[in-house]
Amino acid sequence: MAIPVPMRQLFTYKLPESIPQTDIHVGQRVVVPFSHRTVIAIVININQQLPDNIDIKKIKTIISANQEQTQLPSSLLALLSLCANYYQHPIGEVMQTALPALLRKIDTPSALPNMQWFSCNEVNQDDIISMTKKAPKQYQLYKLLLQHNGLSWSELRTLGFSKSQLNTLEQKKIIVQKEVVTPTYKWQDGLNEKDKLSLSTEQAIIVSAIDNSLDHFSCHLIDGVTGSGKTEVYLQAMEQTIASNKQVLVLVPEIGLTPQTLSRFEQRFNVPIFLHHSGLNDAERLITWQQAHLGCAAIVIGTRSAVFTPLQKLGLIIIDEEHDSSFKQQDSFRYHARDIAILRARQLNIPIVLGTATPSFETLNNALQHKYQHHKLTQRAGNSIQSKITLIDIANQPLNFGLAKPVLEKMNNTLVRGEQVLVFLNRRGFAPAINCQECHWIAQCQRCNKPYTYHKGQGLLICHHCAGQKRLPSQCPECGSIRVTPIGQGTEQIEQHLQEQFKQFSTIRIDRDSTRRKGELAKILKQVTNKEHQILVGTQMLAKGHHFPDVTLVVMLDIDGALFSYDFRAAEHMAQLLIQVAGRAGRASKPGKVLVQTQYPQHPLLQDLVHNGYRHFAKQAMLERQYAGLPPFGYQALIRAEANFPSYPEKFLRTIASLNFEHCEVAGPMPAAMEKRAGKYRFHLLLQAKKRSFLHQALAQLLVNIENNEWAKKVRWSMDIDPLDLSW
Ligand SMILES: Nc1ncnc2c1ncn2[C@@H]1O[C@H](COP(=O)(O)OP(=O)(O)OP(=O)(O)O)[C@@H](O)[C@H]1O
Ligand SMILES: [Zn+2]
Repeated sequence: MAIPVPMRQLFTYKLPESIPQTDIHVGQRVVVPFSHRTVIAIVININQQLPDNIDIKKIKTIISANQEQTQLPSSLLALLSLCANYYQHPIGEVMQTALPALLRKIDTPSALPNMQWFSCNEVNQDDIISMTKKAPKQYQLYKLLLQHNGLSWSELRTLGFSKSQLNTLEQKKIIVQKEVVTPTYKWQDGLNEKDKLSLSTEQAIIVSAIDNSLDHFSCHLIDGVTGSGKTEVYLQAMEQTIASNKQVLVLVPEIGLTPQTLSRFEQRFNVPIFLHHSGLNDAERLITWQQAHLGCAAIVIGTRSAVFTPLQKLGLIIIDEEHDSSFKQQDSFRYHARDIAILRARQLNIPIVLGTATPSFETLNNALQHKYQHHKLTQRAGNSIQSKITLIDIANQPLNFGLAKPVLEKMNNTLVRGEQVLVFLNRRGFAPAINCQECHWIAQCQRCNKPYTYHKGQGLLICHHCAGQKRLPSQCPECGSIRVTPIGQGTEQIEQHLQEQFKQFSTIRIDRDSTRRKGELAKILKQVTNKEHQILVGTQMLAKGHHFPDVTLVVMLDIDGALFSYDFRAAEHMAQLLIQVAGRAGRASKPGKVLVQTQYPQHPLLQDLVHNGYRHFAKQAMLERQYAGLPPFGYQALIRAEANFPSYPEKFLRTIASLNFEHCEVAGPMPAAMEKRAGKYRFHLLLQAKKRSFLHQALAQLLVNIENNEWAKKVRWSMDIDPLDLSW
């Protein structure tokens, strides 16, 4: 039995007489007593005989067994066991990750929650004409529903429609709501040939390579510049799989599922599409899980944890923006969804497609070694061309609220031409710190020893590390002065200044703060596409695969921090971000420009990226990694430990560091870059080996030691295999 507790073992239970043995299956959810609680466990093995080392008197009895169709299929169980092994994570917790929240609860709903579906009624011509004239948005919604056998509320919300639009159409009897489960019909009939684009030669070669590999495992990297039409390749590559009634799993970055992307899938495939992302509630996610499990969902589009969705007849996996770090879970079970997806494809003997303009070095290295099929898209699709990047030296010129004069001029010219401008700054809030101008006191979070970020809209100081909050003080608590002022700039401040500077245009901010409400991001993105706003200010949320045809100028502010980071991956991540953000400019027929403000225009990284492009930069940077034996040419595991006293984690890690690992280098213990967070002192120990097997041997040795390590009980420790972010 796998039980959701942090212990790396399985547990044995016996069946009560009330449950016949035929009612219990591998993969089933059962309720069992554990310690003083009752928990949901998953059956991993069924043994007729008790193992020798277990005393029958000590075995507890299963309380009840769930009979609804939520059994984990054996292939998924096998995958999860592999993951537990690879990430050295407690099996019970790994299994939990694969269950939707509602199935982790003891009292699961006896019946599945109902999904609201909407479809069209017969409508008379007058109603349609009046809609096209008076309510274009309602007409859009009507047209969309007309194309489909039924769309769910979660899909419509993700597409940026509102409940009130639906209600209005329902009242007018133009659409109806039903509660049917997924329609069953041949998916082949749902392929829409009409809207297919005719592919470029480069695109066509990739689609046929994928088509030719549908019956076996193969990993395809689509290494295509921004705007080269990767999505069109995914869509056409999916056709055969769907036509043969097999399922497709599409993984996208955290907020990468834009209304535009979804509507392209909707338009092309009139088949059941189910979603899994943070904008959905627990019931909606359970429905997706269930429909995928039953084989009723033709396409599942989801973020990281969707990689664990049970899919009865999975035929193809697609990972969009494969380099995106949101595929890596950064706490508890620290898995990488891309790596697990590859494992899953291999296990099921099906192809997997990774697409990006800026491949991660791990992926690029595999492609260069011919482990993956490396496909390139070197040109932008249609008649669009790559935008030119220009570095703006700001070391010796005055800035107007953070923007150089030539930048403001270019912005103005662009806006006057009726085009849109995107301003990127990767720092939300109004200002990253506030200080006293007289005594130089800085408002710091005591629990993290880091400055508070000032959020003007809320009138609060918020710690971005522990989420701690405080009112903005009216006076300096040290000297009583009232000259307490913000230092530095965040998106909120830039937004305010741009609103003042360009009064005749509308500015909108897109960051985690402005899009907190469900459906808000979809709404804003739709407004941008409809040109209701001309200036977009935002964080990296704006980098992820968006396609705004009228954005012709991209301005990037304050990117210099990453040029001097001690994290060896900082350059890679910075290059990816820069190219992705730059890639939002000039994606349609109008040419685009990218202006990057920097204090260090001569910096070799910037020079290389601007003049030679990402691929050249990556090859150079990978040579350096190879020379130093760093990933992807070496394998790492990071052991983190934290406690209320700094000596505890350090002593704990010291005992680990003193173990004699063979073929494995050990660095540390060292204080984490964020040495204190939420009141806890944090230390790191880094293990590195030339071969993965050496690293895993060392980890096994380490786990045995930890079992009897006194210090282990005094700290919170965790293990991160293939860590992506060493600063955390
Ligand atoms: N063969 C084609 N002919 C004409 N237009 C195309 C073709 N393929 C794609 N396009 C158009 O090019 C635009 C960009 O395509 P898409 O968004 O798929 O690019 P991408 O490679 O995913 O970009 P990014 O990496 O920046 O997300 C879209 O508007 C798409 O409709
Ligand atoms: Zn804090």
